[in-house]
Amino acid sequence: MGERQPLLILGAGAHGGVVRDCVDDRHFQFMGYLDDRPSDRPSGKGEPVLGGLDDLPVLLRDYPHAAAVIAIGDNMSRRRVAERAQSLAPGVTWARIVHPTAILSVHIEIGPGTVIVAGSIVNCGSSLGRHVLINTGTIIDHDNSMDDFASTGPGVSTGGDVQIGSLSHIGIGASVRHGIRIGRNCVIGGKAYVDRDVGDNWVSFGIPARPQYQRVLGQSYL
Ligand SMILES: CC(=O)SCCNC(=O)CCNC(=O)[C@H](O)C(C)(C)COP(=O)(O)OP(=O)(O)OC[C@H]1O[C@@H](n2cnc3c(N)ncnc32)[C@H](O)[C@@H]1OP(=O)(O)O
Repeated sequence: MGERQPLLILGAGAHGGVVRDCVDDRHFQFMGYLDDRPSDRPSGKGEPVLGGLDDLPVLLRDYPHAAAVIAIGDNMSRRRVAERAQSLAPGVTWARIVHPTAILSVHIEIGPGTVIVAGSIVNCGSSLGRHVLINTGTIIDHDNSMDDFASTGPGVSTGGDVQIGSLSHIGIGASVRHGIRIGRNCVIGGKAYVDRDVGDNWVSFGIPARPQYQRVLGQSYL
């Protein structure tokens, strides 16, 4: 076994515990969480919260080979933390975290900071941007692209050649027909079936999914 890379998880809430479960301890040496809010911590894990985000530069100075990953489900919040971390520690290395049960084609691209949770499948020719979140049991079929900070809820499935814009969330259990384009900053509601393209900033749901209202950047959806 090669040397394990020290790893910090930014975000110690419930999703922090999920991301911790995805970490393959053969490749990473989990150091602990960073979180600015002491109450927002995973229960019963017995693993340390080392401090807040402001402590990142000192930790990276002491452990120069360490990588970090952000465990925040909300897309815009994840982007804000990424930007803050980047300004505090410009050289930060973002880890790609893939649960050992995920099935990934070798012909895909995964951006830094992206997390793929247990039981997910990503098929050939697909490309996941930076800090994308693929939640439990998602199927991303062939030749998809998901831009930076996009996410899926559990149990999402997409057909081939689907494009999902940055910061967009595909809600729990939704399906997206092959060939569909979903714009930036969209939310597809739980259980929707998307059979038409969706423009930027739309919340869309139903079977078939139809645009319901426009959302502003950062509007909550979880
Ligand atoms: C591990 C994890 O937990 S990851 C997170 C998983 N969770 C998700 O993915 C959830 C994503 N969010 C959703 O699906 C939300 O329902 C949204 C964002 C689409 C809509 O949220 P809101 O705008 O707050 O809608 P709100 O809950 O007020 O509902 C408004 C109406 O739309 C209906 N509605 C909301 N979502 C849906 C949906 N997905 N399908 C059908 N109808 C819906 C509601 O029933 C309600 O109808 P009513 O007025 O007749 O009572």
